[in-house]
Amino acid sequence: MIHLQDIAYVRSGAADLATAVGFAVDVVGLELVERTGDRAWLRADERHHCLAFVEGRSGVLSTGFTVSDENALADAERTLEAAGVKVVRGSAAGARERHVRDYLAFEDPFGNVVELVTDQVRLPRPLAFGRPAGITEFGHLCLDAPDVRAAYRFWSSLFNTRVSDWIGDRACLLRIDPVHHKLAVFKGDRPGLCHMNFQVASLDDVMRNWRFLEERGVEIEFGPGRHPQSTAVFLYFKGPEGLTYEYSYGVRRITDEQAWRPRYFDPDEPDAIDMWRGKGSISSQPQLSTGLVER
Ligand SMILES: CC(C)C(=O)/C=C/C(C(=O)O)=C(/O)C(=O)O
Ligand SMILES: [Fe+2]
Repeated sequence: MIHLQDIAYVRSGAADLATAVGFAVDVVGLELVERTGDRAWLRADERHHCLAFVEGRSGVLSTGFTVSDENALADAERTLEAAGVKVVRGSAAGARERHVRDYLAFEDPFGNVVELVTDQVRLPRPLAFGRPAGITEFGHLCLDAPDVRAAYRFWSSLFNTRVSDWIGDRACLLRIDPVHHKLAVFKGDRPGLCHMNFQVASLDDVMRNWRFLEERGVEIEFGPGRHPQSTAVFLYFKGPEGLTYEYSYGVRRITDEQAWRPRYFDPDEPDAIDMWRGKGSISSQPQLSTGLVER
């Protein structure tokens, strides 16, 4: 069993790096940690970065999760290979670029590129946010899969993820710690990143951010609303490069592991996705082919 400790990052291709970085800083409110000619790293909390842009084609390159140490990484490699999953060990240069000590990469059964990393660098200095959006942390990431049940079988048989709730066969919300979900899988035609989430400090932050985005003509995809699963108040909006961001406040924590029973919500019920009965749709950022596995 591979023990995921936490989410680490999203790596995204950027056809227009300057615009992608400008939006992430000036609109989303992230801190620009480092910028080179063709790359940029942004953070929301102590992690060195939670979002990296690499100049090139638009699309998600990979998502990263932390494991505890090199033994856990070696165990993960063995476990994945025994399950027939091709694993590629990261290079020293790749690790430096990711600001981790070591890593490996693999594809989930649908072609989402996932990286497992050890020792993601922490930056203890105070955050210098691009604007006061109220961000407290990188909250969760959501992958697309054409078969959410099969994705659940993959994540729950090889990894320590536990399902917190189902939204029919449309979404599976998975936890790796007391937070209701750090990984979600949504039904989509092809692999990709549905969205990345940032927790904010208050309900007021969600609503202030909503006004801020509206005034600037940013495309709001869904919200403000309230998810009955995590009870979080949410706001999804579209950024450059096809990347959907979510702010949310008030995510449920599951503190009694033994007592929690995953619930099943019917997505066709009017308040199964938004308790305030709003309507919206979240468009995904497609996975870029990395050549990790021939398909
Ligand atoms: C929009 C989807 C279908 C949804 O309802 C997601 C639920 C939650 C939540 O309960 O907080 C998310 O934020 C999520 O999975 O992204
Ligand atoms: Fe979300």
